[in-house]
Amino acid sequence: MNEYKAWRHVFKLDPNKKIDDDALEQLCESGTDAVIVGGTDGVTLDNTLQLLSRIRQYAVDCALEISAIDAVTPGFDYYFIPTVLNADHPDWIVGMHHEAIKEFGKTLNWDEVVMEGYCVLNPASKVASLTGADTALDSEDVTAYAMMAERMFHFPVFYLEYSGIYGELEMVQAVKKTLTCAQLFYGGGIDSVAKAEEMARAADTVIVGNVIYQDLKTALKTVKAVKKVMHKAKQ
Ligand SMILES: CC(C)=CCC/C(C)=C/CC/C(C)=C/CC/C(C)=C/CC/C(C)=C/CC/C(C)=C/CC/C(C)=C/COP(=O)(O)OP(=O)(O)O
Ligand SMILES: O=P(O)(O)OC[C@@H](O)CO
Ligand SMILES: [Mg+2]
Repeated sequence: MNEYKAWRHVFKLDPNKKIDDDALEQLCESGTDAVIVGGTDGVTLDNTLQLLSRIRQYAVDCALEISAIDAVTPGFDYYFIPTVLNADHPDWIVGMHHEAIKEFGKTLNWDEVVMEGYCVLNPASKVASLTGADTALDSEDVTAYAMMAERMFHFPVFYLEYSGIYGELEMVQAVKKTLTCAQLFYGGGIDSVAKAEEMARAADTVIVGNVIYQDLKTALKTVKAVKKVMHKAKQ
């Protein structure tokens, strides 16, 4: 059940955004390793269920990245749970998680749950505004969060979240060097084959989001671009 450890390319679909059937079919059958359903605003049980039922027509792995507890529903292969390590309020680190565990803890299938240590780095992103993330971080700050996620909290995933902008390659490379076993998810501004290839050399898993809604053809090209890059899997 740990197939996510082999994911190199992932599409992230926002339940709060429209996507037509033809585009969804092309994405799900593109050869991507998985589709993650997730967004910051306007994520409801209804639009999450709608999107899940449409994706389930295809064989691709499908995970929910939880950002609203009332939009959690059975039927996903995994439940990715972000904890925003550089948030300015404990709600985004443990607070909402605590409430959710009180509600779901006894029925939760922990084998389906994957904790993500998030570091949000685009100050203009919705997630940075929502969580009050301190994005004025240098490499030392960010690599310390990576070490914290892996060594202190034993999170299986560390997520460098540039959501909406293309990140600093050197930062991603520094984080990759810091991690010894946690999987490095990179997401943010992948809107060309060149960027997809470049980040595929630096991160374990490349997450492609918004370009889906602006330039589907290019989004689809990122699959081959990422997967053709040789990658040293973790031991
Ligand atoms: C019934 C059933 C199967 C139950 C399963 C049990 C289960 C898994 C229960 C959950 C337990 C639990 C601990 C839940 C966590 C609760 C929770 C809500 C925690 C807070 C999560 C958090 C820190 C969210 C903030 C991070 C966030 C918003 C990430 C979104 C990712 C992102 C940036 C998406 C990009 O989209 P968007 O920002 O919308 O971009 P656009 O501007 O382009 O739209
Ligand atoms: O939308 P983009 O900028 O591709 O970012 C992807 C993902 O990291 C968003 O959570
Ligand atoms: Mg959104």
